[in-house]
Amino acid sequence: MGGDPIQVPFYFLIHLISSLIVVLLLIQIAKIIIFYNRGKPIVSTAQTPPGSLGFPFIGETIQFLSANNSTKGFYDFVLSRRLRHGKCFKTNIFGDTHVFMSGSTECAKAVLGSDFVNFNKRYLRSIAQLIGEHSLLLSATQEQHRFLRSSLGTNLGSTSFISCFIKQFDESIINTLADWAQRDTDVIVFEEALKITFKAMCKMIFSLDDTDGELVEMLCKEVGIICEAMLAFPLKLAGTRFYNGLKARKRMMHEIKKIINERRTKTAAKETQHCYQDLLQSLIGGSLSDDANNHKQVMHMSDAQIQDNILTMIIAGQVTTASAMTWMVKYLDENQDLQDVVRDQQLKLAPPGSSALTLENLNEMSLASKVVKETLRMASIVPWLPRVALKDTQIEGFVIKKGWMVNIDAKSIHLDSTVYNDATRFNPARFDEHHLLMPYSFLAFGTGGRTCLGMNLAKSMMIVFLHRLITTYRYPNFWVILDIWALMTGLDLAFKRNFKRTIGTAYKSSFHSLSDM
Ligand code: HEM
Repeated sequence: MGGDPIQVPFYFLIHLISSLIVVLLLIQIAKIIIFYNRGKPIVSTAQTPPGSLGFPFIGETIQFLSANNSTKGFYDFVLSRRLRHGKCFKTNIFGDTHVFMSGSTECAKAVLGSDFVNFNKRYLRSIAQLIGEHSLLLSATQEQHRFLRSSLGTNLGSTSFISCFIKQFDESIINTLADWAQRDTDVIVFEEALKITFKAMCKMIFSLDDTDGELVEMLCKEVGIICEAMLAFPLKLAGTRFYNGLKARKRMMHEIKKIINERRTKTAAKETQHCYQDLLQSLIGGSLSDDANNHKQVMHMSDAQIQDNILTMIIAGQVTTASAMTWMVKYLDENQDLQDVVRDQQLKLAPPGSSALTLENLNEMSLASKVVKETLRMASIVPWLPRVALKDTQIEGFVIKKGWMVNIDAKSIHLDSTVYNDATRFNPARFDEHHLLMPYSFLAFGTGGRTCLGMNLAKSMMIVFLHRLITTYRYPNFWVILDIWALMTGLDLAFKRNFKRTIGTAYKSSFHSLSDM
């Protein structure tokens, strides 16, 4: 009986250890549950979105880049996954988890209506390096964003600035279109539109004009290289597209700095003959903003901020507007009856030979304005709007983790037949009753505090271009003349091929603009 005195402590010890393990396990499980649900309401049915995160580290980056380099353009990456996984899916690109949300104005509201609270704009790291850390697009805080936006937007929102811009742009378009008729080579609409919009941006920002042709051409080339690099693989190796883009950015920054310095010198010398009414002048002069104590005072952007934001404006405005113009040419080419109706109206409102177009003229051009809006809906130049989740949250029953990128698929909303009747038909009349449109259903320029800063400039450029194009030329006759010329010179239907290629380029380039920065 007295032979097994150690039995009780041994069993006691085993019991104690196993109990401890169970308690520790329970604590760990509780911690995981608490951590997982921190900051969001507990909905037991919530799940992470379906989809594949691809290979470790690279995710589905290769598939994304190859869609971008294919003729279909990179929206095809989204489309094919939407068909496979449904309206909300996740993927991994360039090391970040991305969630795409398609076809839902409710999702758009939940994400875009909550900028700086639950979400913030976020671009791919490589794009951020190319546009610069001071860019408005990358503002980390609402305060920073408000300051940059009000500095950049003071001029763009003023009627006198827009009126002056319209007049200059109109003169430039008249000259360009006259030049088209003299050409003995094909007109490639997208290439022309890129030149037109770049010239307009240079005039609006720095007052550069035809007398500065070489400089404008050089800047245009650098911006082209930077845009090319935006969706390239971010490898900083000599010779790669990304590396070339960074080099181009450096040269571009140098040139902008030179222009700023020259302007400061002229302004300091009070050279009265140089009375600039451009964006640069207003940035140098500073803008009235609220300080930390909510007192109005003139605040100045630093030179680094001015440089990065000038580059931002050019990148955000050039390719987008040029793509939209090209799509508009295509849609009107495919809708000849409508083209005739628009032409008749435009001829009545401002016949050829009448004085330069004004803001008042443009405000009367209601059909042209609807053509512009319908073009933007159908083409969805910026197909999705990227944001980053600032905290764990849930949208439409899906868990979104802090740090994930959430992309609102604007294109899918624009082409959703439950949002727009007969959504794939080009029908400007659908905007006759635009007040009947659902909220968050028209996202061509984004919405809320992040709405496109150049929206009015872009719309003005498109209306002026449309007006001058269709009151100067009748196409397809215009195109047919070129076709006949091409036939006569034995080049077969070279123009038609070029025209198709142009639209293809526009389609792809539209994705290079802001969409996935
Ligand atoms: C048809 C032409 C254009 C289209 C379709 C377009 C589209 C857009 C869209 C969708 C956004 C919002 C992106 C988001 O919320 O994630 C945006 C923002 C912006 N756009 Fe445009 N844009 C056009 C022309 C322009 C022009 C001409 C300029 C400059 C003169 C410009 C400057 C900007 C800037 C600076 C922002 C950032 C605003 C902010 O973050 O506060 N855009 N644009």
